[in-house]
Amino acid sequence: FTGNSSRRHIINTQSLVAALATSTTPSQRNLASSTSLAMTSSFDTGYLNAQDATDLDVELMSTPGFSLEQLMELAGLSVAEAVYEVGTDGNDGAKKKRVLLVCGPGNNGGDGLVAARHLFHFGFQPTVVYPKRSTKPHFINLVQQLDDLNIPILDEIPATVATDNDDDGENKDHYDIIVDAIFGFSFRGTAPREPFATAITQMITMQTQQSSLLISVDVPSSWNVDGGDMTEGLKFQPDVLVSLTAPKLSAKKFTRRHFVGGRFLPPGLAEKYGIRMPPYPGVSQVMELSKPKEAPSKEEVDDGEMDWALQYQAYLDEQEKERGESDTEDDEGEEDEVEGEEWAKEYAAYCAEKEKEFFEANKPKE
Ligand SMILES: NC(=O)C1=CN([C@@H]2O[C@H](COP(=O)(O)OP(=O)(O)OC[C@H]3O[C@@H](n4cnc5c(N)ncnc54)[C@H](OP(=O)(O)O)[C@@H]3O)[C@@H](O)[C@H]2O)[C@@H](O)CC1
Ligand SMILES: [K+]
Repeated sequence: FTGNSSRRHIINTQSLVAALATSTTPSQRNLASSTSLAMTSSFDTGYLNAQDATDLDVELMSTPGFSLEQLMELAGLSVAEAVYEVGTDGNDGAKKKRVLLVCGPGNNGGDGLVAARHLFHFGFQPTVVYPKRSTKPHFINLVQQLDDLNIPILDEIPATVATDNDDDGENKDHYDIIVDAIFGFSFRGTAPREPFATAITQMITMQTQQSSLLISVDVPSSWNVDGGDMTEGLKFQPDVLVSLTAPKLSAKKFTRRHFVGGRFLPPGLAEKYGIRMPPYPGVSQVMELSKPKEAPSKEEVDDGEMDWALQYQAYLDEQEKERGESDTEDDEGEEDEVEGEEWAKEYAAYCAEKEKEFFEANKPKE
């Protein structure tokens, strides 16, 4: 694979999408429209308002159907995967990070409890803040599971965490990542009641003064579920949002890194509620909906039969923009080669094979 031959692997995106758009199956047509959106670096899942999110939740858990335990486990796993993704950038060595998970009184809090357990198993150091513990059996079990892993469970965010650094410039209670699992789609009113109002203020302090990465589960806590950020006074602006099942209306006002997770929605229900499951990559429970100015990760491009081609095209476009039209020659043996270029070569070989398979499978019928 040389720089010049890379041109051969560039797929004509427009014609691919056009071919898919006229495909006979709805899933292929959906893929066409989703992939063309992916090229503009975002995937349109559609949005749920608070009422629809509640109705969908009820419908998923109608009998016979899913149990809350099942859905919460998958939701919490999605959150943990997103934390891994943004907390390590895929670099396993960086995952010993301290994560503070602030859990509210409802199921959003339950997602946080589940995420804490998965994060422990991923190698992170989680601490949970759970001020208003649910007495429901499943929540008692979730707490017990955390106890069994010796994960600290606190009643409040310690004052020392949200204060300025020590004299030596270090804050020993510093958390690299904060997970906001306080309120989800059932938040009501215009302001959070205590003790959560204080917790949210402390989280803002940690984010703005100590550079902790703030990740919200499903809805940024204190935001109006349908309206977005109405919290002029609080100014709660997470760095990352992990929407579950589909983004709530408020997510339209969210402009930072946005993931969707909760890979369990049956197509029939998705259609009924006018939302679309994103093309989750590989076996992942989450997908990033928008990632400005970054090439797709290897996992993302590994997805599906056609998504790879379109995403690889996006990657190449990005590369071309950055380095100009002339691709560099194959510099085999040069030690200091940029990691991304190595990946591109490796991936181009993979793409060549997939490209062949794709055109074989999509040969005109006549
Ligand atoms: N289908 C899915 O995708 C799945 C979704 N899942 C998750 O469930 C989440 C929805 O969970 P949920 O319905 O239990 O409610 P949630 O948002 O956690 O909060 C309710 C609590 O907050 C309280 N509260 C409300 N307003 C308040 C205020 N102003 N100030 C203070 N407190 C206030 C309210 O108290 P109350 O007003 O009733 O006294 C109640 O205790 C959803 O977002 C997702 O994360 C998964 O687990 C499963 C699959
Ligand atoms: K939240």
